[in-house]
Order: sequence, then C-alpha cells, then structure tokens
Amino acid sequence: MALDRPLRSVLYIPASKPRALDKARGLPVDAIIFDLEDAVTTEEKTSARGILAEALSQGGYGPRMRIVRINALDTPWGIDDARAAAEMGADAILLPKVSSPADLDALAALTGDTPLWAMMETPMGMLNAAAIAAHPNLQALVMGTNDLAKELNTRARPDRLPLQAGLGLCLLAAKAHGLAIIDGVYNAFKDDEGLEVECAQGRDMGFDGKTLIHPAQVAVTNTAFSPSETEIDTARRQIAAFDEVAASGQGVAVVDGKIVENLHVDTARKLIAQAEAIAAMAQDE
Ligand SMILES: CC(C)(COP(=O)(O)OP(=O)(O)OC[C@H]1O[C@@H](n2cnc3c(N)ncnc32)[C@H](O)[C@@H]1OP(=O)(O)O)[C@@H](O)C(=O)NCCC(=O)NCCSC(=O)C[C@H](O)C(=O)O
Ligand SMILES: [Mg+2]
Repeated sequence: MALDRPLRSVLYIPASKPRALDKARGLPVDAIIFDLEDAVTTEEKTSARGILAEALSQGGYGPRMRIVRINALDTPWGIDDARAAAEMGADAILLPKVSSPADLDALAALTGDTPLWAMMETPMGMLNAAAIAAHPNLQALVMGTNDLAKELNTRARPDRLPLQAGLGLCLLAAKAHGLAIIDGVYNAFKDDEGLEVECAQGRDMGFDGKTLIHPAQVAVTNTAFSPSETEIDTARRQIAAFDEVAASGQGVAVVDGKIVENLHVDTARKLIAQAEAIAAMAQDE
C-alpha cells in the first residue's frame, strides 16, 4: 500500500489528554498518532478509548493524517482497542511491537480494510523486517527506538550507533516494499540542538520524517525533513539542464561540476513534487 504524502512530523498525543487532543487541531504537523499504548496509564486505558472516539468524531484535524496506536493484541486492551479503532474512521491503525507478519494478520482479521502501520521495536521485528514490510495491508513502518534500546540493553549515544543495524534493516525493508518509514522519537524535548542533529541523521539515512512527543519539536522537524531552497534550486537546474541535452540526443548533463543522468532527474522531480505537496498542505490548514 503506497502512501504518497508529506510525513515529516508525526506527533504522538496521549489519547487520555483532551487538552492535547484539542491543541493538535492547530499544530502544523503532517500526521498525528493518537496513542492508547505507552502514553496512557493502565487506569485510563478504557476511558482514553472513549475520549479519543469523541475527539475524532468532532473532527477538526484538517489535512493531518490521523493514526490510532492501539495496545498489543496480547494485552487486556488490545482486541477492544482494535475493534474500536476500526470504527473511529482513522486513516490508519498502528500496532506496537510487531515481531512477525502474523501479528498484522491477527490485527487485519479485526480491522478489515483499514490501512495498518507497524511499530518496529523488537529484536525479532528487526530480523523479520522484510517479511513484515511485505504485508498487503501495511502503509508505513515506525521506529520504536526507546523499546528497541531497552530490548538491546544499549547505552544512549548521539550517533545512535547501537541502533544502526536495526534502523538500516527497517529502512531497507520499507524501501523494498514501497512503504513510508518514520524515525523514532527524541526524548529530550527541550533540546532543539540535539533534535536537529538526530533529524539530520534520519533525513540523511532516508527516513520520511520523525515521530515527536511534544509540540516544541514540530518546527525543527518540519524544516529538517523539507527540501531546502538550495535543494529546490539545484533540482530545477538539473531538470532544465538534462531536458536541454536530451533534446539534442545526449544522456548526460553537467550541473555545478557534477553529472546529471536520468536517475538524478527522477530524484530531482521527486524533490520538487515533495516541495509542492508540502506547500499544498500548508494551504489546506
Ligand atoms: C512530555 C509531556 C508529558 C510534557 O507535557 P506537559 O508538561 O503538559 O508539557 P507542556 O506544559 O510543555 O505542554 C505545553 C502545551 O502543549 C500541549 N502538549 C504537550 N504535549 C503534547 C502532545 N504530545 N501533543 C499535543 N499537545 C501537547 C499541552 O497540553 C500544553 O497545552 P496548553 O495547556 O494548551 O498550552 C507531554 O508532551 C506528553 O505526554 N507527550 C507525549 C508522550 C507520549 O506520547 N509518549 C508515548 C510515545 S513515545 C513512544 O512510545 C515511542 C515508541 O513506542 C518507542 O518505543 O520509542
Ligand atoms: Mg515503544
């Protein structure tokens, strides 16, 4: 299931917090994950489901993609969450701790045609990433770097070296199957500089965007995952230069001292399309 839209900033909102659910209606995020899992206490699990259903029925989220993260199906809440989420009219349902395609089969049996997203956050999930990404109902992978770090007993490092194998496997799996892939959260939500570094790393690696935990992280992330003015200018000049040489029967142009072939033009056109989609989304808000 291909998903062709901006997903730079994907904000988690605890479904138990009406004030945050309301605030999100005015935030410039590309997508929202309404969370019934880790951000919601055991005592609030059931009431959060009702609060979320009410918020989604009221609407007001505009062009933002709406995803509901349920509890795992082997928890006391998972099956009821899945059934309720399928009735909420969300754009997708996100299943945590997916370790094999069978986890998604079990969810799809409860949710029908609703598109699915998968949290990638267990060692077995990393090893089965290719099989998981091949699931027909799946639209996107979301990295759960907190759970993955816990399972691997890693130390936190700014370069995320201990997580690189898992991040890389999931990226390859997503790209091989044409899925979107969103990077994990940056926990220090008041540290803009650290967030910038981690966003740049994720963007360089090929992630489509980053999951966020606080509104203060939105601006930095949107900027990091948007094409810059320089990139847009270079892409336009590459397309023009290639069209010019192609008209005279040649297959290679040179821009800024670097060759431009048809594959580079594909990348340039994709970048321009992304910039246009971001601009269109901003107008819809
Ligand atoms: C981290 C927080 C607990 C901080 O909350 P709070 O102290 O209320 O922050 P502020 O006072 O600075 O809030 C200012 C206003 O912003 C609103 N707000 C805060 N957070 C959000 C949000 N996520 N979405 C929308 N709005 C938000 C507050 O309501 C204030 O509004 P107002 O009063 O009108 O000014 C809190 O940010 C929070 O709970 N964040 C989400 C945490 C979360 O979702 N965790 C689970 C996901 S992370 C994860 O599980 C990843 C994965 O599974 C893994 O394994 O890695
Ligand atoms: Mg997690």
